[in-house]
Amino acid sequence: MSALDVKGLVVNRAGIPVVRGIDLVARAGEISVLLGSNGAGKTTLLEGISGVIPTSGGSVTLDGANVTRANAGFKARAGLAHVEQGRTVFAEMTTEENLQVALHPEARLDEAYGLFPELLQRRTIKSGMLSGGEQQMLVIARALVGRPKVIMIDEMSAGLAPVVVSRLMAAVRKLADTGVAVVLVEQFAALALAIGNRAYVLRRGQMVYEGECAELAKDSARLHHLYLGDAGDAAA
Ligand SMILES: Nc1ncnc2c1ncn2[C@@H]1O[C@H](COP(=O)(O)OP(=O)(O)OP(=O)(O)O)[C@@H](O)[C@H]1O
Repeated sequence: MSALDVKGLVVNRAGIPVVRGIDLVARAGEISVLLGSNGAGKTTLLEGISGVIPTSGGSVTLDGANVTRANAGFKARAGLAHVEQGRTVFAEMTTEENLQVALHPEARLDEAYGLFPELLQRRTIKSGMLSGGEQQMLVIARALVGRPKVIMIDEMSAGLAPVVVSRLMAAVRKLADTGVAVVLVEQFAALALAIGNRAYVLRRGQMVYEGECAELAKDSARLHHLYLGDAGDAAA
């Protein structure tokens, strides 16, 4: 059984379908990588799955339970964590206070510090003073200490230096290896495919590829075509 099973999902914005007929699974211990060009609908899809915006069709099943109609708070408590774009830390609180806010009764702060030792060194610092990379680590760690079954991470690499991005990619792999199911929306396709298991490519609101990350990583021409469609062929 998949930790997350999305079937035929439709999500509208301003009454217009932005993503349509989406199937996606995330399994415990695996990373499902979701790729696609700007405006393809990746963020909209994650927001529909987590309940930030309502869905207009299809189903979302979390650990075997149909949560399609549940609100975002219910889904979060049921084990679906959504790390949204923008690294929203509680800026006036310390790193550790940010983690304590989300701490599940059975989880320990050591789990966060084990994944990101950088945060242990910064534990007493106001999180608004952290670097962009450290803030990204903090929002992922904050999701982790909530003991989720699934973590969806949206564009964690945006605006970060390559060395920091590589550090985050390694941590996300380690996170999945603990048994969490990860959905990773990422602009750096090659890096994401290198750590991922299942790959998905969204184009103009529809899924145009589902397969193994290792297969897609080997075929950059295909990836290019999947991103851009016929327009990509014309431009090539
Ligand atoms: N609040 C909104 N109201 C109306 N349309 C929106 C809204 N947010 C996004 N859209 C539109 O929905 C489509 C998909 O946007 P979305 O942000 O989901 O794509 P994305 O794949 O995440 O892109 P990016 O990589 O640029 O973040 C775009 O055409 C966008 O203009």
